[in-house]
Amino acid sequence: MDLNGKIAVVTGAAMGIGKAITEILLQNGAKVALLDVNETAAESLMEALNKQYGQERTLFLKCNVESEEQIKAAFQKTTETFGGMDILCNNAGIMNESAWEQAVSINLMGVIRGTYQALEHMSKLNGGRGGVIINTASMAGISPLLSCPVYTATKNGVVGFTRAMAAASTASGYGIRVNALCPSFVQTELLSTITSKMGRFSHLVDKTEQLVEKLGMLSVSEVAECFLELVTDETKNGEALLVIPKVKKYATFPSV
Ligand SMILES: NC(=O)c1ccc[n+]([C@@H]2O[C@H](COP(=O)([O-])OP(=O)(O)OC[C@H]3O[C@@H](n4cnc5c(N)ncnc54)[C@H](O)[C@@H]3O)[C@@H](O)[C@H]2O)c1
Ligand SMILES: CCCCC/C=C\C=C\[C@H](O)C/C=C\C/C=C\CCCC(=O)O
Repeated sequence: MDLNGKIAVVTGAAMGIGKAITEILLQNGAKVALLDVNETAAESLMEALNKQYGQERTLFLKCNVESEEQIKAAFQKTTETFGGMDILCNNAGIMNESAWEQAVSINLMGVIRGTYQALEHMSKLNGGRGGVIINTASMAGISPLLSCPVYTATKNGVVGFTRAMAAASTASGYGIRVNALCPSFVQTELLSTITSKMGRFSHLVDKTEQLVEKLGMLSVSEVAECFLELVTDETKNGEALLVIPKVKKYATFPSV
């Protein structure tokens, strides 16, 4: 898929991995609608992006992925402004084992809300052009992270939803590929103040830090490069791409 002139939506775009994904899309010629709850971070990012890429290539829309109404309105505005939707990255996510119901609502339900609303604009059955949806899962969607059982559950849910949606899309003729991005630890705000966010599992912080030492830390740009591969390689559908420092590997699952 050639990204030049394509229209993309990225949730959780103001910081971290979403910001790097937004930048790589812009570098490759796409227009991007940035959706986020953090207006302050988004506004300073928009100022920088507008200087570099021009005002007509980006759009910030305040949107909480916990709200179906806000997602619906943001996708509608994107379509009206840019003339359609070709790429969605469901990226917004949190790690907070204390606020675990909110983590399920953002990390898993937010991906489902985003995907279902995107079908209205992207599916060839609804007059859309087709395209690709990339869901930011995590390595925890494939291997359990002991200090974060709910985070692990949400990311396993994202991987399962991605694989089933890809099969449903193919069988239904939506014309949309659906893939999951599964990075190991990435240097972002999500990894800050982790002890308090681990809640009842805060005693496992040392073991988690040992895992970080064992696996190493990715940069957001390494993750964005792998996102680009999942978007542009038209042979990839229903894939979960595991990204660890110096390792990039498509996950395999048992078939019965
Ligand atoms: N950092 C890591 O180690 C790591 C590893 C693998 C996967 N991930 C996943 O990558 C994604 C991005 O994480 P990150 O590390 O860049 O985090 P981050 O905290 O740096 O950025 C997350 C962004 O999402 C936004 N956001 C949070 N809740 C939102 C909501 N309800 N609606 C809309 N926007 C919301 C935040 O405002 C922020 O801009 C998440 O899904 C996360 O689970 C992170
Ligand atoms: C010191 C900071 C650690 C904070 C951890 C909190 C959230 C991390 C979220 C990432 O998405 C997790 C990414 C990768 C780890 C997942 C699984 C580890 C499995 C390790 C193994 O099998 O050996």
